Amino acid sequence: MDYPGNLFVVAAPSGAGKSSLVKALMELDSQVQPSVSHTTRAPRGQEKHGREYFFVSQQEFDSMVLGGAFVEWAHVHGNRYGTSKKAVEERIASGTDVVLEIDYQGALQIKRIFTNAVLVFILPPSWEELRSRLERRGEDSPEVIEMRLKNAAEEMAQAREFDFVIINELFERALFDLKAIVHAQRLKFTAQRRSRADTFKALNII
Ligand SMILES: Nc1nc2c(ncn2[C@@H]2O[C@H](COP(=O)(O)OP(=O)(O)O)[C@@H](O)[C@H]2O)c(=O)[nH]1
Ligand SMILES: Nc1ncnc2c1ncn2[C@@H]1O[C@H](COP(=O)(O)OP(=O)(O)O)[C@@H](O)[C@H]1O
Repeated sequence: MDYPGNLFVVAAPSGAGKSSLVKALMELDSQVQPSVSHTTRAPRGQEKHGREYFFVSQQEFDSMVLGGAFVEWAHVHGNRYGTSKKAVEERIASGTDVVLEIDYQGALQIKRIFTNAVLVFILPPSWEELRSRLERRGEDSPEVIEMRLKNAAEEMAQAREFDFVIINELFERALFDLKAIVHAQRLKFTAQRRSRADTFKALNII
């Protein structure tokens, strides 16, 4: 189905920089809104319920799954994460662009449902840099960091399934690339047709 709003999906191994890039994109672009996922993971230091995630219990997550509240959900690094239908459908149907920051399993589920979704995979420049970003972030225990690095190989092997790949070496360069993808999608004939419909009509092309 073709919605007036665009759907962008950004995935990456833990520590590659997807949250930082999406946050920076959002600060520059008021037309795109993030979707806040539900997770059974515990909050990190500065994280707030309803801002980074809705932090829910296993039982709450189970009842959302049973109630069909998720458009996609997956097990990632020992926890469950899901995107609620509410967070996506109403907004893209009303013409807002939405960005999902989810793992590759969720991204591939989304592409099957929203065939026009644009899938972007963020890669780190090297394994050494990925490890050092996770360590510098200082939010996860050494065991959690090891598990995330171990999972990163399998996650990165999925990059070829995505529409675009950005290597996040220099932050500003990677942000420029992400902005370019968003901009190009908006210029597609089908996407955001509403905002340009008057011109198309005046030119007699729709
Ligand atoms: N499938 C799915 N994955 C999600 C969702 N929300 C977050 N994730 C992914 O779960 C993984 C772990 O996220 P998080 O614990 O915040 O750690 P981070 O990757 O280091 O930021 C990341 O790959 C996220 O993109 C969601 O709603 N669905
Ligand atoms: N291009 C970059 N160069 C150096 N450090 C970066 C870059 N991009 C992100 N970082 C840092 O790396 C760490 C992990 O980034 P984050 O956005 O939390 O990753 P993710 O959301 O993919 O787990 C953070 O401390 C962030 O400030």
